[in-house]
Amino acid sequence: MFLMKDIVRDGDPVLRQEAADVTFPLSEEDQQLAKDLMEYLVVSQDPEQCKKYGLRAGVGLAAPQVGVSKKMASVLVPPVEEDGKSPFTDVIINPVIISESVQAGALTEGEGCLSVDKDVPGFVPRHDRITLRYYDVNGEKHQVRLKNYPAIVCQHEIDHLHGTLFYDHINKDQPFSRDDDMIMIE
Ligand SMILES: CC(C)(C)[C@H](NC(=O)Nc1cc(F)cc(F)c1)C(=O)N(CC(=O)NO)CC1CCCC1
Ligand SMILES: [Zn+2]
Repeated sequence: MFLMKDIVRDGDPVLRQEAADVTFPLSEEDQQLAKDLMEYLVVSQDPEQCKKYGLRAGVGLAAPQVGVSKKMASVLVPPVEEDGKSPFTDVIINPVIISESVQAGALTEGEGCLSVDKDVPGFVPRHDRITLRYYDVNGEKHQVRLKNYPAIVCQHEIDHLHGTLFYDHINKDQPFSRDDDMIMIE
């Protein structure tokens, strides 16, 4: 199981690399990686286990963040209401955003990152809606349309696979600048 000590922090070159495509069928090693990436999110979102293992509760974790430069990331968007359904949960492999809204979206709280220990204030403008194509661990192809928070999480994780960190998108001069039709996501 991954612990905070296994999560690579900003400054490590692996976080600035273009990750490699994953080949199918998955090797034993890649199958285990996918399991471990999702397990971190599940455990970290359980308050008791999160505390027990000293984790930061995570909604997404990309392979480069555990030092593996491969195009794989786990996403576990918590249900909006108690024991509701998660809006999006999967391990996304070789993901490609095949279309995206012109309209921007950003979290009103800004973003953080499991690999970035410092706070970097500011809006992170992303696409409010995306169509995402990816493969799952069984090699099945998926094409999903996401909007708002699930779309933000997936864009954040896919950025990691291309060596981009959230603060790269923050406007240096006016961190809280926004265009008037940007969707602000709570
Ligand atoms: C960096 C951290 C603050 C831990 C962030 N969590 C988060 O924003 N809120 C959160 C966490 C939960 F588990 C449950 C919940 F409902 C809300 C996060 O996991 N990430 C993932 C990451 O760093 N992936 O590389 C950062 C998020 C910022 C926007 C999208 C992902
Ligand atoms: Zn991150």
